[in-house]
Amino acid sequence: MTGSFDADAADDGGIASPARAAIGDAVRARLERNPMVSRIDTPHLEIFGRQDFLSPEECAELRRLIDANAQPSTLFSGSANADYRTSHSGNLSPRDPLVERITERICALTGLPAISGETLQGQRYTPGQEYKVHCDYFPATADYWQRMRGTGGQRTWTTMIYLSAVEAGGETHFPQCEFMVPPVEGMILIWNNMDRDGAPNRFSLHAALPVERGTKYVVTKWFRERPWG
Ligand SMILES: O=C(O)CCC(=O)C(=O)O
Ligand SMILES: [Fe+2]
Repeated sequence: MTGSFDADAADDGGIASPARAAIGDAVRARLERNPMVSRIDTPHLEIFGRQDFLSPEECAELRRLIDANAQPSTLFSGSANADYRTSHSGNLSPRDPLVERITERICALTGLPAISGETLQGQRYTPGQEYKVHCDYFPATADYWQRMRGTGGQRTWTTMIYLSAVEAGGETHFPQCEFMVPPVEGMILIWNNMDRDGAPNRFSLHAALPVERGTKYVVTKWFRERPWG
């Protein structure tokens, strides 16, 4: 650190932040109190799972909504990317009663406020489709960071629900942590993209491995450190 105070650096998405650390503490404590939730045993990432978060009927209804809304996926940077994220995705209307109910349940499970959650996004992967390694947090060096800073700041927790089992492939792979999660219908996966100090955690790097057989459906909801929008 140099002597001069830099307001930009102080509010930088790329460094430790007591506010983001406090969000991590609160969610971790809540999930650890819940007997239905298990923590995946890995030293450098806070990641939890809960089976049967959605019923088979709810998963089927969400798959139907995704099929009705699916467009080729884009990347956050806005680039049309031919091979990086090859799935189809679509935002699900927050006014849909099922989407509303699921959002409430995600917020009740994690304790995260609904106003900080981005729109629930559905994704569908058919054989060969994937989402290559990426981090869900925003790089503070990206040109779009200043815009994100003004619309809720950094992405803290990711919540993702598998809506189908996949016959082969389609695991969510965390290469820095050397483990992967196979899709299980109805299971929610919850991880902290920040470390204990509220700085981006590079161990949260992950990929959706290519589906080999079957169709994979997921919904993802990313939470910001402040109200989104
Ligand atoms: O589909 C997956 O397994 C991962 C999806 C993902 O990484 C994302 O939507 O940010
Ligand atoms: Fe992701």
